[in-house]
This record gives sequence, structure tokens and C-alpha cells, in this order.
Amino acid sequence: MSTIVGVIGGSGLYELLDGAVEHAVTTPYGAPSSTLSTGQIGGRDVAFITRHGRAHELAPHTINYRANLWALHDMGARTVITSSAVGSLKPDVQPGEFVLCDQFIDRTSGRIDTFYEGPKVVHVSVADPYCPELRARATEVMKRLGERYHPTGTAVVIQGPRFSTRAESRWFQQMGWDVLSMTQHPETALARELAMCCLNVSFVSDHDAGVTDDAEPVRAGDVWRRMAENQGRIRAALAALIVAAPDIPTCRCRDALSDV
Ligand SMILES: CSC[C@H]1O[C@H](OP(=O)(O)O)[C@H](O)[C@@H]1O
Ligand SMILES: Nc1ncnc2[nH]cnc12
Repeated sequence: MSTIVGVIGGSGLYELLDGAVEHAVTTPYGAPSSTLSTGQIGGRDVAFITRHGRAHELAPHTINYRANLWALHDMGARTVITSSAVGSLKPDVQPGEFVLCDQFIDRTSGRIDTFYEGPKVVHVSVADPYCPELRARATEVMKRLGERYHPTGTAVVIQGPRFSTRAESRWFQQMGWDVLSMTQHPETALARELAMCCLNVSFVSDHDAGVTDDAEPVRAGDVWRRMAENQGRIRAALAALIVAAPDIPTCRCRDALSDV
């Protein structure tokens, strides 16, 4: 049986599928951010959910990440592609480029980041939080599409919803981190707890305030505009990545719950 690919649409991505069927779903963890849309892309079954809700009514710290992942998993998805708008911390990581993040640093606080709150306790490994096989395929896809992309990247995940101070931004840059997100944690760790293969596709929407001494402060409006202007590229990349996901993965993501 062909795999169902789950997609979590981040800022600027509120629809993905033409002629989708909408499902109002509930989970043991409460309601997900939106209805779940199902349909096909390139003959592959896809389940799509918006991270912030269809009208972007949920701030990063109020998102029910557990419900979103659970709903996709419950629909049959064992692979999830997460799309993100990210700020760049480096002059050579430019707005308008994709980054296939391979690591994250968690600077969030107070978010529920596990399905296992007892009596069952598990400790999954997130040493390599994103699926290596999906990332390798994504690199091939980006090359084939002729896209501007970075094959690796460390995202520092801030609590938001505010942007960083210049001092924070310079500090993150000095640490050698590449991009800023507000949502890659706990989403990625929760996908691992469900033993799902997870690929993050980040699109750089801005240069953060500390990248250069004269950098302009980030404005949310600029992020929305950049994401809207590049909808076509982002959707095309996601469609190609969905089609490229392996039916039978050879990675170890699906073993995440053995030996925990
Ligand atoms: C207006 S930028 C802030 C918003 O955009 C990003 O969203 P997502 O990660 O869902 O693509 C960022 O993390 C913030 O939530
Ligand atoms: N500069 C930034 N900081 C944090 N999250 C972001 N998402 C998009 N741009 C961002």
C-alpha cells in the first residue's frame, strides 16, 4: 500500500490540495489547528493541516502541536513534511532560499512537548531529528527543480510571538546557528514520538535584526509578503517532495519507540 504523506502548512501556506475533502477531527489531546484536508498529489495520498489555523488565528505558543501530529497519524500518515517560514542569521542564507533543516535548538518554554506524561514514560532519541532518507531525497528534488537551497541548517526555535532583540539575534549568529523559527519545536520531537519520518522545508522570509549592524528590524508584514510572493515555488517544491517520499523507508525513524 502506498504511504500517506502528512503535510503541516506553516505561515503563508493555508491550502495545498485541489478538490480536497475536509475532515473535522478530534483527538485525545483536543482539537487540531484546523480541519484536515485529504486529496492526492501526483497519485499520492496526502493529508494536510494548517499549523496556525486557516485564518492564522493561532500564535506559535498556543498551537496544539500534539493534536496536529496525532490527527495526521490517525489519518494514516507515517511521513510528515513540515513547512516553515524562517528568519536568516547569516548573510549568505538569503531571503527567497530554501533550507532543509537538519538540527534544531530549543529556546521555547512552557510548551507541552511529549505524548508520554506517565504512567508510561519514554525517552526517544532526537539526535538526528529529521529523517535522513527524506532529507537526501529532498536534496535531489531541490537540485532537479533548480531551486536555491541549503542542504543543511540549524534552526534556533524561539518562543515568539515577538521577534528577537538585536543582542539575542547576534548571540544566535555567534553560536553558528543558521535560521530562526518559532514552531519547529515541539512539532519535530512529537513526530519522532509517533515514529513518523519528518522532513522540514524552511523558506527564508527575512534577515533577522542582528545579521548585520545596519539590518532593519523584522516586520511581520514583510514575512507575509515574501511568503505570498513565493507561494508557487513553495507549493511546487512540496508537491515534488511528496511524490519523492519513499513508500518503504529504509531509515530508522519507524523504530523510534524500540528501546526507549
Ligand atoms: C510573521 S513570522 C512569525 C511566524 O512565521 C513562522 O511561522 P511557521 O513556523 O508556522 O512557518 C514563525 O515560526 C512564526 O510562527
Ligand atoms: N526573524 C524570524 N524570527 C523568528 N521566526 C521567524 N519566522 C520568520 N522569520 C522569523
